[in-house]
Amino acid sequence: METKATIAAIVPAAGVGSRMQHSVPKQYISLSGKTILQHTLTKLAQLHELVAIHVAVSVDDQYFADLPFIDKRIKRVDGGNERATSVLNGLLSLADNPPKWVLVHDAARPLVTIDDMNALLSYCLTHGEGGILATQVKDTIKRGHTHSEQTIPRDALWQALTPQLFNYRELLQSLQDALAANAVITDEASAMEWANKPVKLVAGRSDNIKITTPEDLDLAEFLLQQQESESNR
Ligand SMILES: Nc1ccn([C@@H]2O[C@H](COP(=O)(O)OP(=O)(O)OP(=O)(O)O)[C@@H](O)[C@H]2O)c(=O)n1
Ligand SMILES: C[C@](O)(CO)[C@H](O)COP(=O)(O)O
Repeated sequence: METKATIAAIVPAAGVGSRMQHSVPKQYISLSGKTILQHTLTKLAQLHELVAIHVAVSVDDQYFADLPFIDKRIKRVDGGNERATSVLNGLLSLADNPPKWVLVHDAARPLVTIDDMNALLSYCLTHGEGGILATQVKDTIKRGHTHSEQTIPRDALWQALTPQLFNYRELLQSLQDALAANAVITDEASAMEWANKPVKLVAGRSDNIKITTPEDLDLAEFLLQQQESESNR
């Protein structure tokens, strides 16, 4: 009988949240009684397929240890100076017992839904191809710095979200090679694209926002409360 493919998760959570302009790194801001990181990990922990959830935090992180995690899959690993190096460190932390697939999800995206994550898992594991949650651009897109210089056709434009799900060995190799070549890597998909590997775009909810600036907090808290009341129905 074919053994089930193992899947592990990496959560980049080592950022400083400079755009949030807050006294603590944004992943530790509390919304509806839990930190953003706790909300995110609670969502991931509902994926029973995950064999490990490694959270990449800053080497001088003072907050992670204080958080009560009961899920034994959650482990702290050292992050890096950039998101990509945090993810690379996370990948390397799985090397002793490498999974077949690795799912990477931003700590700063607590609003992701289980349905969207399952849609990504279903596509990738069925087709044997890596992919990302993404949402099609809805607004008119302009190029320019102080004045609009050009309107960009948006029919083929997507906003990349997370989770992003790839074959573990392929992502590790692609990310190592891309970083060694000084490629600009802001998500796992860009490393796979650099390595000419396929990246399926799986449509996801546009309210799976990355909490980045202060005005995101009220929206995120409202949406988290909505999700909580729906799950309690
Ligand atoms: N060196 C870094 C930088 C970012 N991240 C993580 O990557 C995710 C997305 O990054 P971003 O939204 O840019 O977070 P910050 O880098 O903290 O934000 P800023 O750019 O405003 O400082 C976040 O969960 C963040 O914690 C990380 O693990 N390691
Ligand atoms: C990975 C990501 O969430 C995809 O949209 C995004 O790139 C992370 O934010 P950053 O500011 O680029 O680190």
